Amino acid sequence: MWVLLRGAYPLRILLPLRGVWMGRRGLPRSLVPGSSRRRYRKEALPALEIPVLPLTTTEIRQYLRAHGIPFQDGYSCLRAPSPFVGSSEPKDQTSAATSFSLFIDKTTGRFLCMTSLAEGSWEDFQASVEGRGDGAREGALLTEAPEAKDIEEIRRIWDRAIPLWELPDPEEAQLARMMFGLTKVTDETLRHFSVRYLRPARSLVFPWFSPRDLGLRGLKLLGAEGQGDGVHYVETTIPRPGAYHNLFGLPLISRRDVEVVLTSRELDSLALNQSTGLPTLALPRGTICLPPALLPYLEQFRRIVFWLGDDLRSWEAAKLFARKLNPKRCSLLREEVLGEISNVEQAAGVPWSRFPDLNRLLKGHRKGELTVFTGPTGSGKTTFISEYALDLCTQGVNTLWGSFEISNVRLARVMLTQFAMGRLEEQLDKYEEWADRFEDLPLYFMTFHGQQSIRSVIDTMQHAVYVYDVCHVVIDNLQFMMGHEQLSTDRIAAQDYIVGAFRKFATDNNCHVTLVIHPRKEDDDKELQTASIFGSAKASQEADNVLILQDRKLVTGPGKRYLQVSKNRFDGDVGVFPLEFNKNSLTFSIPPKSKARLKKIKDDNGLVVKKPSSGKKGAMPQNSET
Ligand SMILES: Nc1ncnc2c1ncn2[C@@H]1O[C@H](COP(=O)(O)OP(=O)(O)OP(=O)(O)O)[C@@H](O)[C@H]1O
Repeated sequence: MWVLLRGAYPLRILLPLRGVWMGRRGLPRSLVPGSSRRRYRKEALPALEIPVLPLTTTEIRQYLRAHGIPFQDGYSCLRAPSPFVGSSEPKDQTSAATSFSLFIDKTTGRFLCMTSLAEGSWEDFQASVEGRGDGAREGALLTEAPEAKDIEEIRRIWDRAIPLWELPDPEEAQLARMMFGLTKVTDETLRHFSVRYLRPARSLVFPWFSPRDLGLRGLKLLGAEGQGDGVHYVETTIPRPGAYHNLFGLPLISRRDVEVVLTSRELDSLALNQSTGLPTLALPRGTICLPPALLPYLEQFRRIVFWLGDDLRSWEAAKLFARKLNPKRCSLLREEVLGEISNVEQAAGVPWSRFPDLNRLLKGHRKGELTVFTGPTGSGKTTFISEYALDLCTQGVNTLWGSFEISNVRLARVMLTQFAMGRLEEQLDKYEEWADRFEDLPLYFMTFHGQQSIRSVIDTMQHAVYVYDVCHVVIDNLQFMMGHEQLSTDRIAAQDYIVGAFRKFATDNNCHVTLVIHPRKEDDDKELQTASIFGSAKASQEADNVLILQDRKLVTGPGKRYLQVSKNRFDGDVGVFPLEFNKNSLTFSIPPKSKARLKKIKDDNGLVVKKPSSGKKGAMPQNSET
């Protein structure tokens, strides 16, 4: 189900975008080659426009008390008797566990009835308590059932999959076990977790059973491909990743279990359960996210042990998840994780795949930092920052966009073109495939457009961090939060306040914020510098990184831009490199085969200018910013 609160919404909601695109070209969807009509929950769209005020746990408690609803305080949720249990539902009045079956998320107020699986927003709950909910509304509250075509597909795959030990050829079985690292996992464990193997796809199949009636709700297929000495795993889920909320292993958890090991992979869950005997659950999308919809299922545990991996990203994910689960009951199984964090390469952050020069200077994209990005009007700031953020997003950096200047539909169209590296209008046969892949990106958009208050933007960001584990927010651009102050002193004070708020947000939430700020008016023939950023020096002081899109076309002719890193708090490397704009794909990234043309300018007390490392084509003399 799409969760649409406080102005942030997932990409799938932009699906009418497809309609817009095709509509503009006058092509009805049914004419698009290879397209099968999809069902969209368009009715969800109007709800986006309703701003929902941020909620506190105190307010939820007060409301419940005021309406005489008893409740128990849990780790992430409040528990109350469910008004959504119909007469046909099994009720066990003697047990608080079943009679208090409504779980209300303490942060968002969103609820889940564990008996009927009804779920909805805090407003839906209030409407129901106050008798404002009609029958149809309550029907809509029920967890969305899988789409018919998904049900068919799930059934078809599950029926064709067989237990590993039933493979007719022992060699094939042995190879499969080796590929998936299952040589020590017993048939008994595989049976216990109902794991099967799909021969034609050479994939393991992990089932998702409904906690309500143990009906099959979905599947995850795990394929393995040999890659050099290692193995590369490919995951496919039905339904799509955004709706795949399976805590693998849940049916095996007993009500009396008070401890659980949370793993990022199903395979780890099998091995750990077999070797330790402890209850284990695997997260549906590994370290990418912990959807709050799963929190109620974890309330019963007094101790939650993370086994997510021993790299920095897993450690950071564990920290983020522990915030939601209540850190008091969370622990890490492996202490050596801490040792790994000193590993310089990892601490450097997520590298861009399309901008090797940016990696050489910034060493990657790190959580909790503030990046300020500027460039002349119309120079392509939005287009560049779109690709820069998309690059990270394709690598699992959950991203929230605040695009106040251009509409989300327009922005998404630019992004889809950049993602596919070409205009899809010209290759309609590929359109469906790219659009499908694009929809699965962990990409979210604020619904705001035009002037916004900083408070509502920060609230939305906070919410997105909690609900979608967002770790990169792009704000394009800051001028849209500065109100209508006429006096320049007021504008500067307003900007300083806003920059301070974003800085604090980035630090407090360990979330990277990229802030686009216009430059002040300067002579056209002058290059921009850090000091050219609009407002006081506060923006560049607070920023960890300052990036400038230089659009001087003096040296290499039309279309050429340069990206200058003029501040780099992480290790001080600053410099400049050319960007090549490709009008067809709307990308700035350097084609993979061309040489690096980075010009590093090291700020070593005196402004020591290093020689460009290779292929100087297009390199420009630069002054280092101090
Ligand atoms: N290097 C380039 N060469 C030619 N056209 C470009 C280049 N970069 C971007 N464009 C095009 O210029 C237009 C404006 O780009 P964009 O909106 O990204 O600029 P911007 O700097 O964000 O603008 P603003 O200052 O108004 O916010 C777009 O149509 C984009 O496709």
